Amino acid sequence: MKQKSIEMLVQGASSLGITLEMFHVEHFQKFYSLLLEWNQKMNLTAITEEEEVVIKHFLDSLSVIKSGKIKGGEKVIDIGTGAGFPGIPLKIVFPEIGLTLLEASKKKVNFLNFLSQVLLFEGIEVIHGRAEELGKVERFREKFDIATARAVAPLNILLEYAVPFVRVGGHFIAMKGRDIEEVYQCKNALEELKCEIEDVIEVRLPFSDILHHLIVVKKVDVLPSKYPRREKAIRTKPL
Ligand SMILES: C[S@@+](CC[C@H](N)C(=O)[O-])C[C@H]1O[C@@H](n2cnc3c(N)ncnc32)[C@H](O)[C@@H]1O
Repeated sequence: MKQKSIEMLVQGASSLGITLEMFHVEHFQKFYSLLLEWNQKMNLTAITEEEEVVIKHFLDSLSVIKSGKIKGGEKVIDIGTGAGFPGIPLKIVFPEIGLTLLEASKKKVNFLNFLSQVLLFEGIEVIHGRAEELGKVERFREKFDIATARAVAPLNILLEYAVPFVRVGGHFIAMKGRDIEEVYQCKNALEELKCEIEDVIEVRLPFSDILHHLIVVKKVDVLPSKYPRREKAIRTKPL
């Protein structure tokens, strides 16, 4: 990566309250070069220009820290992680989190496995599967402190995918764009899924005028076993 992009990464992270050391930067550089390399043979990301990747993938992923819920040591699941967003940037900065990357596409899972080996991560597992199925499996059900998701489904559906993974008292952090109308359309889902919106945090991406929101959802009670009910994922466009 060029010096300017590295400076943007370091300064942008600093504006989010994160101090990046040289080894963090090297991890991001390796991530970027593998992303580009694998993107030539499969569709991992439409964003490839260096500074854009820094802002829209790396810094956007790191903005999850604004939720105040990730401090290190938590068990985190990133649902529909794609090429590893927001999970991998968070793992680079907080190596002590236990990270599960859940992804429905086998090709992307292959990339994530390779990436994890190259970056020599410990405490990471890559799972190939669908959230609506794995949320019912004992090994995953209500076992995580935090679930994250970016650009996977509308919030009412996403709640049904994510909340089964979260322990009572834990949080689901949904990364959403400028428009958060969907927050007002998920009252029933919140009630049925035994959770409540604890916070809605506006994030302005560094070096841009892009506004995003973190929807911080707290799980307040054990979920009835019928959830998740859906059997098919509904995809949305990337942010
Ligand atoms: C638009 S991409 C976003 C990827 C990544 N989170 C990001 O922001 O760059 C959505 C990803 O979610 C995955 N996905 C969609 N529905 C899913 C489900 N029900 N369970 C697991 N993965 C799912 C897709 O395969 C795809 O890789």
